[in-house]
Amino acid sequence: MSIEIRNVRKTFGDFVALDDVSVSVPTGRLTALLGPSGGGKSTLLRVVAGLEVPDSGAIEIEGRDATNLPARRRNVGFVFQHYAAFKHLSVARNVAFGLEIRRTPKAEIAERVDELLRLVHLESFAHRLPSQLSGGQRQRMALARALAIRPSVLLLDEPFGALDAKVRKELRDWLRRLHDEIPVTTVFVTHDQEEALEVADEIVVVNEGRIEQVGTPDDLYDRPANDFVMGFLGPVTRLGGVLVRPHDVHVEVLPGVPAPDDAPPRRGGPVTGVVTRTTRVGFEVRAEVSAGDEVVSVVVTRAEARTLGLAAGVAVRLAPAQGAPTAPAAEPVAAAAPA
Ligand SMILES: Nc1ncnc2c1ncn2[C@@H]1O[C@H](COP(=O)(O)OP(=O)(O)OP(=O)(O)O)[C@@H](O)[C@H]1O
Repeated sequence: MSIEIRNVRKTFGDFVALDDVSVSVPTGRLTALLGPSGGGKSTLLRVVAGLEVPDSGAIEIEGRDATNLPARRRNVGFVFQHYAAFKHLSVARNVAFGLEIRRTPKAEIAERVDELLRLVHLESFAHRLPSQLSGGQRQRMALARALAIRPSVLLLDEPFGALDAKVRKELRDWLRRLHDEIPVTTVFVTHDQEEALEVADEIVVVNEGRIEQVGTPDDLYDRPANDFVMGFLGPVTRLGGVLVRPHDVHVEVLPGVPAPDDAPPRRGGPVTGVVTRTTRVGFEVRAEVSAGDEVVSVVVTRAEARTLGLAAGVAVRLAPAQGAPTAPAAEPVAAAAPA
C-alpha cells in the first residue's frame, strides 16, 4: 500500500473533522475521496500532505512513517481547486519551479519541463504567462508542476471544481488517460459522484468525518454498504420501507385498481399503487406511484412505458428488480413497524 492512514483524528476546536479514520490507498491507482461538502475530504488530504497536523493517528507514505515529516519532505505533489501560480513567471518556469529549488542541473530541468508540457498538451504555451491560459489549461499546468518533482503520491483537491461542466468533463477524461500513461499513486477529492464513478479505480466515501465505504466503483454501486452510500451515488426511492434505485423497480400493470390492502406491506415490497404522474425526459419515462403512505419513483425506457401502457390512473404492482441493490430506509414504514 502506498499510503496508510491509521486512526487519524483531527479536531478544530470542538468540531471533529476526522473521527478515527483508517484507510489504505493502493500503489499506482487513482483513488477518489468522495462525499458531501464539509464531510472531511480536504482535511484528510491535507493531513496526508502534511499541511494539517492530526491530533492523533499515523500517516505512512511508501512504507515510511510520515506523521511528523514536514510537507516538503513527504515527496507529494499537490494541486488545489484554485491553483496559485507565480503570475510573473512563464508557464515553463512555473513547471520548473520545484526542480529549480532542488538545484536540479539546468539541462535536466529543460528536458523535464519539455516532457511535462508535452504530457499535459501545453508545449506551445511554454512562454505564456499563467494569466494568458484558460482555467482548464491552468489546471493542466498545475498538474505538470506537481509532477515535475516525480512525487511518490499526487494529491488533487477538487482540481476541476472551479471549471464549467464541459471543460470539467474533458479534463476528467484527460486525467484518466494521463494516469494510464504515468500511473503515479493519485488521490483526488470530489463531491461529484459521477466524476468518482467515471475516473477512479477505487472510491473512499467520506461523510461526517468517517469512512462509510471503500471499494471499486462497481462495489459501491452494486453493493452499497448502507443507505447513505446508496443515496449518495444517485437517485433512490423508497419502496416497502427500503431504498432502491428508480430504474431498478420492476413494474407490473394490474387489470383494475386493487382494493385497499389492510395487511402491512412486506419489507422490500411488492407494493401496489396507482400511477399519479408520468414525465418523459429524453429516452426515459419517469412515473410517480402512490402506494399507501409511500410515493415511489420509477424510471423505465420509453419502449417499456409504451409496452406497459404506463400512464396516470393505471394500477401497478412494484418490487425491486431481481438482484437489484437495496438498503434499509432511514425510518421503517409505519404499517410494518413492530407493535
Ligand atoms: N482550519 C479550519 N478551522 C476550522 N474548521 C475547519 C478548518 N478546516 C476545515 N474545517 C471544518 O472541518 C469540516 C471538514 O472540512 P473539509 O474541508 O475537510 O470538508 P470537505 O469534505 O473537503 O468539504 P468541501 O468539499 O466543502 O471542501 C468542515 O465543517 C470545515 O468547516
